[in-house]
Amino acid sequence: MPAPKQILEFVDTNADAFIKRLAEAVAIPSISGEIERRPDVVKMAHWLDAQLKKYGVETKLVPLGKHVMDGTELELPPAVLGKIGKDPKKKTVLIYGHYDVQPASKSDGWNTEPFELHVHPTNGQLIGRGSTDDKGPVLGWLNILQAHQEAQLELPVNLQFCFEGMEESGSEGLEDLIVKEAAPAGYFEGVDCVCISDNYWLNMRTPGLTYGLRGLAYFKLTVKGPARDLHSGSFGRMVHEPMTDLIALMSKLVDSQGNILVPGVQDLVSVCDDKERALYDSLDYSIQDVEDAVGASIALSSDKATVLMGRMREPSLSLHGIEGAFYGPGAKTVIPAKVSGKFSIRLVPPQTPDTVGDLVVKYVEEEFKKLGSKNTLEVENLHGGKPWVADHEHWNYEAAIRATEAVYGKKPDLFREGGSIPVTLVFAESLGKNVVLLPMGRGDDGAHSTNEKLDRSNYIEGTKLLGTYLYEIAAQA
Ligand SMILES: C[C@H](N)C(=O)N[C@@H](Cc1c[nH]cn1)C(=O)O
Ligand SMILES: [Zn+2]
Ligand SMILES: [Zn+2]
Repeated sequence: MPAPKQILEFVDTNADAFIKRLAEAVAIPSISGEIERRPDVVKMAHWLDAQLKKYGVETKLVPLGKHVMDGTELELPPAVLGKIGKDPKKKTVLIYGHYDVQPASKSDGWNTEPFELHVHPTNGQLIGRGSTDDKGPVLGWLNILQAHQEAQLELPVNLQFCFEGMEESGSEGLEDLIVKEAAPAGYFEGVDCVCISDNYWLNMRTPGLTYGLRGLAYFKLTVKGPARDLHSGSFGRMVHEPMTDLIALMSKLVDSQGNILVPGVQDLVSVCDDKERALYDSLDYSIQDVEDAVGASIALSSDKATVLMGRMREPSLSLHGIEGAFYGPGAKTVIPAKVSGKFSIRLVPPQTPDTVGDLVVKYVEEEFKKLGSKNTLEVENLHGGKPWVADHEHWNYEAAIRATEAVYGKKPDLFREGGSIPVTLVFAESLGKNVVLLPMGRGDDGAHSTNEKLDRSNYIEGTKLLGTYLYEIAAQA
């Protein structure tokens, strides 16, 4: 059952107003990973709460307690929960999304201000932090609520919402809330299935549906030695240098071909057989797609299936940065006193943050001993989440497939995502219900990167997709 014509027409005629709303949301720099931006994350929670209320959703802001970030104790941003519709004859769909974003500043290389939505004059791209991850998709749900309210149409299903403000920083505090509210008589009682729109198509032309996510284990290695930064002329070759030790350690984690060098990590993963390989071969993807998305000819292999497996069914280790190191312009001759290297490992079943964490800590400590340095090393496991794989033959997926066909006129690619949404598995396990990931944006959107964008057509057709999905759920026997 496709969405009614009035709803689809409302979406088309109100496209500019929906873009204006996205501009409002992007203008709130709700960066969960920066201490000084925490008030903006909370402001974003209130903005979202007010929008939901406007469209008839009963909401509540749930405090999630406190946490410590970079040595500072902070109040966690609240979860925004909501409900609309209580008809026992209708299915109940739980929608999850996040209202926090990754850090961004113009000096990182953005062409425009990251927190001012820029509508590209010729190609219609909506450029700004959070446009695709995840404010655009979250607003897609608001657009559908508004369309029903203004067309005076009842929603085809009962809806529940769970929006969080810490997804980009490990979803702290949310797991406990979900487990509590998924229990009998909890807030999520009656949920039949879950839908998350927080990832991207595989390429730039074929819509997709996602049935798997990688997990994550995030680490920080801190090496310290001298009591203060030193003059390299006065002390070079007289003392053990923290940066030298840290670079030595970080160079032992992964090689230039992407192989993880931490013993035991790869051994946990099953070997791919021919049948599974054929799945990756069948996806609408090419080496050109990955190279277009990253803007350079740097794919690790010329074999499409190998490259896709690297993202979907293999773990990967990425080095993210070094805190405390000299990085500014000029040629400062300093020996930094304390440096912290940050890296993470994307996990696949049956790996967990704990099993991989133990292997990493043991290996890094052993390698540090081998350096014979008198500096000290601290290894921290910052946050993590388990990988998730769903049954994609479930009626929830059938509804999402039919909705995609109705809106885009073609079958979606079914694939596993390389990114992580730590609470997906928590929803699946604690509710015992199927979860579908229904992406709005494209493979070249640049989530987490500079010039993040959402194409206008993906925002508008994606809004129709979310609405149509609800009607397809309602049409399930
Ligand atoms: C796929 C989703 N939109 C996303 O970007 N998830 C993040 C989650 C995360 C965990 N630590 C920091 N961010 C990701 O995959 O990096
Ligand atoms: Zn993200
Ligand atoms: Zn996201």
